[in-house]
Amino acid sequence: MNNKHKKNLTHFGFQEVPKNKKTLLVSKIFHDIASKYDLMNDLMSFGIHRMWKRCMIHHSTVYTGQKVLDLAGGTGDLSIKFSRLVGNSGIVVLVDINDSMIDIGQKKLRNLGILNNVIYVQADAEALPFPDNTFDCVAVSFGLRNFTNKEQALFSIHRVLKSKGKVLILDFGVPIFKILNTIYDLYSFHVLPKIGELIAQNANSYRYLVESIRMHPDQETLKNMMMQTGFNNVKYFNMTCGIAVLHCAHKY
Ligand SMILES: C[S@@+](CC[C@H](N)C(=O)[O-])C[C@H]1O[C@@H](n2cnc3c(N)ncnc32)[C@H](O)[C@@H]1O
Repeated sequence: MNNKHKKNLTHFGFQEVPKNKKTLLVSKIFHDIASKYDLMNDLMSFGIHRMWKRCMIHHSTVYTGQKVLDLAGGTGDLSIKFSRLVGNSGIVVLVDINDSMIDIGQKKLRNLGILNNVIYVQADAEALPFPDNTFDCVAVSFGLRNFTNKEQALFSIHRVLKSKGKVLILDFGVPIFKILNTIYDLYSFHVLPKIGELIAQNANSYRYLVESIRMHPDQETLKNMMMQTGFNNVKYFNMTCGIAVLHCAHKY
């Protein structure tokens, strides 16, 4: 395969696909699993994703009156929590590329009585439709690994953050103990697709999710990518022995 052709490819799980097809393929995955997404999250992580998200919210230090972007916000778990923190004088913008995920999120928030301070925008993280310096905080939970061009998305986040604003990225990492890696691999490649088949009648989508975790940059690589984008004070916190990682940084 020549270099020019290789340059136009990116990974979609363990497959290589043309860069201009990945966003559509990812979108299809989330259309297919949207209705079971919340249930599957609880089952697959034994509910631990809730603790990881709580920890992310704690690190955000978001307060009343602020503007927050919940990027790749999906079914709105973070938006629920941010809406309570920013209150009626603040605003949360949930952005996702996938309308099925947004619909489910919007219904969930409405059922909780959250009507006034969350807005929903269907857009691509790599080309955010907001002016420069708009948000006090941008949070991305379990979204970054699905983006086609992560560097582009990081630049886009940097652009829309206000000066002194904070970015938080929660995603899967590389477990810090080798033995844990082996157990985690067995669980991910053999058990998760079976749960996906049983509950969501969709083993392939869950196979993609597992593969995309393995293709995601490790803790240090993502930290370097964020520094290269121009973020300052980049730190990360391993959670559950590095199965999940929270990266935090500022724009100065
Ligand atoms: C694993 S879900 C995470 C949802 C939510 N943030 C959470 O933590 O539960 C990933 C989300 O990223 C969205 N997504 C994927 N690629 C995107 C892109 N390029 N721009 C915006 N959202 C994207 C998907 O539609 C999906 O809703």
